[in-house]
Amino acid sequence: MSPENIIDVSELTKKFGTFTALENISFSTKPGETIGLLGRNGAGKSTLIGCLLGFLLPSTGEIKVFGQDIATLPREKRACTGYVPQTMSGFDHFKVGKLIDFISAFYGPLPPVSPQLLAWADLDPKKIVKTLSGGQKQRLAILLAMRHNPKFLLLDEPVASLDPQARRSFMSLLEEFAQVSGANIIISSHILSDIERVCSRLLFLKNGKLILDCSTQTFQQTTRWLHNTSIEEISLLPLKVLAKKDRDFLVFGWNTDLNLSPETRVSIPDFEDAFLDITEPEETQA
Ligand SMILES: Nc1ncnc2c1ncn2[C@@H]1O[C@H](COP(=O)(O)OP(=O)(O)OP(=O)(O)O)[C@@H](O)[C@H]1O
Repeated sequence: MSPENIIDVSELTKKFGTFTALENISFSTKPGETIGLLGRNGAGKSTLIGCLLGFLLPSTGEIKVFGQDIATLPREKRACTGYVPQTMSGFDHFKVGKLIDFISAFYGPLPPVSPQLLAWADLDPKKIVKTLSGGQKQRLAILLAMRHNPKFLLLDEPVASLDPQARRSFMSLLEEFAQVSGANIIISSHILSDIERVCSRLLFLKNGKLILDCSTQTFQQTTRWLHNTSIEEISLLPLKVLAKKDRDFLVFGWNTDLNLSPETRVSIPDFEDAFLDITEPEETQA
């Protein structure tokens, strides 16, 4: 563990009864990293986010946030975290402005809300929360999570009900927030183009396992389809097999110096197609 890490997850397993939702997960994050948490429905993304927030207790393993065990994190360190849930509920009867003031009060004295964030959220402070549209509620949840300039920001599918303009401007806002504040951001989303554009690092979850953890750039530069090859050839090379279809292998770790047989052809996968192939259930991969 490095003292400047934001989180350190070590051999985390989370079970619900006999069902294993997360299995033996380890990774650390640093300030300024914007991390895309990827996986199909049920892969374990929300469970992992719940564990990182301390809402869910690990069955085994350890989670440290700002260098301290999440279970005993003191109030002032918790206050450096922001969270955007998949759906916001429980504040139906508040006026928007009053709710912003109410939540802000938990953080002690704060500077005024960033004008950029307020302009993006574009919410009428006099409106009652339950009368907001789904997208407006999501903007409010984002504003509440970012209002205090958190050092660690977790977003669970934050753009699902935003219109394309709001989504695009939010992703730009997020990118700028990470660069300016140096916060560590973890964002789960099924909008892969957003993740590829904004995130510097990718975590792929499949059936509760962390199957790949790499920078977006490394993923783009070293993930390739090798066509017309065999597992015998691949196993002699320093490659990780991500998916397989007959004699075609999607591999991670490719570079131009690899000594491939002359029959082997290399092609570059599209990001979304690669995600689909990597997260395909094994039994459907030939
Ligand atoms: N409280 C719970 N009790 C039992 N099983 C649970 C519980 N919470 C989650 N699970 C199961 O754990 C698995 C992972 O769920 P999780 O919500 O983390 O997935 P996800 O990757 O966030 O999916 P999605 O993309 O659909 O939001 C699922 O099979 C889910 O049914």
